[in-house]
Amino acid sequence: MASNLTEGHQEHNIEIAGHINNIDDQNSNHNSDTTTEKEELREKDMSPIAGNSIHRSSSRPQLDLSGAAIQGNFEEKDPTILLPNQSDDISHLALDIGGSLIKLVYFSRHENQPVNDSRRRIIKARLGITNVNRRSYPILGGRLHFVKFETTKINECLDFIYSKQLHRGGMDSRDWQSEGSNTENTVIKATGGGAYKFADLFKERLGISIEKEDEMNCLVSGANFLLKAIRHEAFTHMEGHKEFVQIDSNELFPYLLVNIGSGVSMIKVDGDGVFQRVSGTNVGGGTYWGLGKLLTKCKSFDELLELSQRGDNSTIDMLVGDIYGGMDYSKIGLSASTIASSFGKAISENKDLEDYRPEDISLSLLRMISYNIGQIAYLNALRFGLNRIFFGGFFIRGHAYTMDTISFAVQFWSKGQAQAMFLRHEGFLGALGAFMSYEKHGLDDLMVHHLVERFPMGAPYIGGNVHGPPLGDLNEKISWMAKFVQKGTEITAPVPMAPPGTTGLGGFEVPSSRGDTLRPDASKLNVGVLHLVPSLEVFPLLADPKTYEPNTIDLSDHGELDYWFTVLSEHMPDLVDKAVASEGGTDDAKRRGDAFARAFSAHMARLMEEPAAYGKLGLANLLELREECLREFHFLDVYRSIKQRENEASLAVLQDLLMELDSMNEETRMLTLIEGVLAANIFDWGSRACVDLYHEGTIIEIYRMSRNKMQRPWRVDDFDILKERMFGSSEKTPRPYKRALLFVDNSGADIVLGMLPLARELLRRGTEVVLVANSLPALNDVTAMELPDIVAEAAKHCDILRRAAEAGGLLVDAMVNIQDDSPTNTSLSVPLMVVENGCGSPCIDLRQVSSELAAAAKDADLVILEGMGRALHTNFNAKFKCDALKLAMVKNQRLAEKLINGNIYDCVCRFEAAS
Ligand SMILES: CC(C)(COP(=O)(O)O)[C@@H](O)C(=O)NCCC(=O)O
Ligand SMILES: [Mn+2]
Repeated sequence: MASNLTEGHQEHNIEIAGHINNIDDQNSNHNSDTTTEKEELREKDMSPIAGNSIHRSSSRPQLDLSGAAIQGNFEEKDPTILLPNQSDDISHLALDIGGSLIKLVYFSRHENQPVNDSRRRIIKARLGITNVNRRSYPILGGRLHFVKFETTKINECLDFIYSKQLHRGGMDSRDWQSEGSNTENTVIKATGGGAYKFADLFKERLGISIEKEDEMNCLVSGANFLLKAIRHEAFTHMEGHKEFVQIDSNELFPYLLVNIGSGVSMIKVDGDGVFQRVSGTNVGGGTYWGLGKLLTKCKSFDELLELSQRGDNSTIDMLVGDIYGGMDYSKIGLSASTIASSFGKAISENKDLEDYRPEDISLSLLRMISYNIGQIAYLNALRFGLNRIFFGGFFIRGHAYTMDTISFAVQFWSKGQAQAMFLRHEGFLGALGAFMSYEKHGLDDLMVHHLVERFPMGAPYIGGNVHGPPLGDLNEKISWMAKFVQKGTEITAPVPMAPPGTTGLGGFEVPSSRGDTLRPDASKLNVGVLHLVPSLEVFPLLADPKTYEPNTIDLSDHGELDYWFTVLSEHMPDLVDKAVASEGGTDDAKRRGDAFARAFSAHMARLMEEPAAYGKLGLANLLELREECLREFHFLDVYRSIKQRENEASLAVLQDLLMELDSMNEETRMLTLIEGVLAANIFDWGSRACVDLYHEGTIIEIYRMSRNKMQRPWRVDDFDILKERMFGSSEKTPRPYKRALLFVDNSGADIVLGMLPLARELLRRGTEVVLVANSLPALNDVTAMELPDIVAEAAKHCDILRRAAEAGGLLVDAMVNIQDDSPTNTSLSVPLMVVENGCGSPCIDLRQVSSELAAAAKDADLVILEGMGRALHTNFNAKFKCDALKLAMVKNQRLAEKLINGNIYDCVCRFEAAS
């Protein structure tokens, strides 16, 4: 690491650095045991890579291992294996071709190349992580995309398939990359009537065969997959209020699936592949659209739906009040506003069709059909003793009013015993089911924690109108964003849907959300792109993963939402400046910066309108969305130079700090270390208040100021409990922790002067230390990739760190720079390791962590979470199977008030014994 510091090297005399009394042996040794380690690795990796080609049936997408060869270094634990005969994409396209819409689900492989990262290799060997789990999946990671087209525009669908070459990556095409290659043997799974009707067209235009899959089968397997694998899939919708329902996959069956397409099917589902179509009705989406078209002259389903938004059905429907002179018929529980007879008023009035407003007709129709479906569904649930009814199909289209009406019917007739639930991927059940019918791509084994949903701009749409930028191409995406701003049009966020407007009394009043809040295209999807990451796991030390909720701040509270949206909006100009500067300030970077700002603002506007649009919304999701948005526009590490500068400045004063610490007795040292962590957590480029502070002093000045403010008691102060656990009491001699997981936060002083000295103390006390850092950059958080270099640099000043880092295999690469080569017995030291957490956000969701972290957690008996993101915004209320220490400085006034009844810059030191 360079030593030409900007600020730190002039500032060595930090307050706590007094006399020089370095207890660390400065003589280092990097003669580590790497030879044995490599031998071990080689031995473990001797498992044969299946030699010859394996049979591929037309419906069995499998890896073609013929000609497989190890690429690169044979000594690596997980060398890249080249599969010359494997087409890049495995199973990847399925269709549901319905009467009105074509739904398409396709899979794309991750384009990311495996990173040749020695830290990863070493940690895997050390923690005994094999790739057995991952290799059992033909799909090693990729993305599921959801796209729809109007059936009348089937040619656009075919063009789309062609433009993305989806027809060539099919099951039997081995050489799809070569232009004009043969697609004759390619078989694509499809369901819905159109699979029969358009089979010839697919053959003619794309040269591919359609393999028809049973529609009911597909609906059921699609629904089962969604309900088991997607966390925020099912929700209730009552009086405009949407609430996600956590479905325990072990208690999923039986349920009633009501699929509302052109017609309606009602299916009793008892298990995977175990179902019965118990009922249906011919009065469905097609009826609404068909009658609506005749009666209103509307040109599209969405237009008709939009009309209903401004309608008043009481002009056309006969209400109970019309019959009872404005009164309720309370004896049988009917309010005056209840519909007695849909369209009933038209009989008694001497009016023609033209005399009725199309808006009112549309609403009346919508209510008639939705209510009828809800009622029949309930009667069938009653017939089979089912409490849960899931409604799917594209008729619903996330339309608040439709859902409210259905919910009301179910609620009303069941007297609250049965519950209507809706699905975010409502329209894709069949297509997903067809996709699942490709045996065996491992998808059906995926669990909730293997799937991460992302919402890139424009991703879910292509067909019909242009709703968003074309998928994938950054340049076109940027132009699209610019175009919308020029037109002064509101950008449609990627997964918009109808507004959350309440429908008033049980869905039987006039919709309160009027047309101006409904976007021009109401057929919005509520889905993003599903990333399949089979290596993600649930953090094993969570006391109760089922009840764990990462977010402390729930943004379904509108007051909170408003506040955090304002905060994040205020951050935007500075963030964009930094992002552009991080990419050299070029014109291209400026364009990308603008596009990022627009995209993130569009997401925020979308979420402001419908907070639950992307699933349950917490602050952590919003902060992650911002990072994802930056990555979408190729800003990979905005704070890179700031992080480097602060690391260098902090490393320059580390030695003084360590000497000062070493001069203290154990108990004072522990207190000073915790103070140090809290004080150094002030270096947070995500906090508005802190960034303002940085204009007022150098890193070291701020650090000093922060340290000076560390008077106890802190706002949350469990230090005495921690001290007792560490040092014991007169009755109890403590046993040192075996392994501590330190979830580290920011670069610079935070890691170097805060967490590393704490880690060193634990190591000194015989505890193995695992530093858990982000997999991807987020704000100024330190990443797992960056940490080994920082540790190596720190190890130059400290023998404890050096020996531990060597024992943990951390210095293998970095040791090259270390001058001192006197022998050290690494076996005497407990190891210091670095693992990645699987996240790229300032917060951490412990339901989805890296396999490295999960493996490291197995022997851990202490978890330390540091920083606002990891310990306050998320996990503040998390309970662990082992002891936990949550350390953070609160750098936001509102959060301080809300969470700890305190003030900005107050500190939290929360110790919780294993639960
Ligand atoms: C983004 C953060 C969670 C990062 O905090 P950290 O985890 O680094 O302590 C935090 O800076 C934050 O909540 N910022 C937004 C609020 C504000 O600007 O006050
Ligand atoms: Mn941080």
